[in-house]
Amino acid sequence: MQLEARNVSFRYRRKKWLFRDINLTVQPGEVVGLAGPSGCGKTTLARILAGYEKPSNGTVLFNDAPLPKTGYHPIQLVFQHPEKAINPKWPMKAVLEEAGNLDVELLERLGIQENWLQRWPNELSGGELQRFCIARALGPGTQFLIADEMTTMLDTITQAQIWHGVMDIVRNRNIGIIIISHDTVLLKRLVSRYIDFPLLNKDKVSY
Ligand SMILES: Nc1ncnc2c1ncn2[C@@H]1O[C@H](COP(=O)(O)OP(=O)(O)OP(=O)(O)O)[C@@H](O)[C@H]1O
Repeated sequence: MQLEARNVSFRYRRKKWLFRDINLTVQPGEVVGLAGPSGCGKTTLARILAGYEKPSNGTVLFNDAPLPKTGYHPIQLVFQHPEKAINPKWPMKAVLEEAGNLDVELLERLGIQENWLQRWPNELSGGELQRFCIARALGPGTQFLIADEMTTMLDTITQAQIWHGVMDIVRNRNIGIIIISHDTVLLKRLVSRYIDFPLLNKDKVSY
């Protein structure tokens, strides 16, 4: 059930190569940290791994096969701005129902209060909304989670609460996670393997 980027290269239209021949394998249950300067391509790689973007060259393999094109996507991405990820016209319960994910235990672990389910997105704080994005991304079919600056906009207490819940869930379900962050303290605390993105791009070795 591993996730693998094999010789993945990417360039935006008519621009120079953002990265070339990236080789990265993440195993189930592994906690990988990915860091690097702003603009080096971390988010782009995250989008490619989650199937939102096609690599210009190379392939992304899940369990040795191409990423599924239909059905529930086993690689889920949560990014920095929850307000951009949630339809403002849907109450929170509908947001979770659409993802087929109203697991009460999961909601509890993420600190989602039952009465929040009846609210609209604009009636929740950024941290509360982000908890829903994470819950939505952790449906039963999720095998890998990519957290792209997932808690960057939150205060330290909320960050700690969210990470405590998320790490508990991924550990229990043997979900592999890639954490993209500029926060080296956070990464040191959470990850079992740390990757410096510019080296990943430059060294042409497999990680
Ligand atoms: N849709 C797009 N079209 C053209 N260029 C883009 C597009 N999206 C991003 N870029 C450019 O690609 C480069 C990599 O962007 P990306 O968001 O992947 O970097 P990043 O490492 O995640 O940065 P940050 O740490 O600031 O989030 C940047 O120079 C950015 O301006």
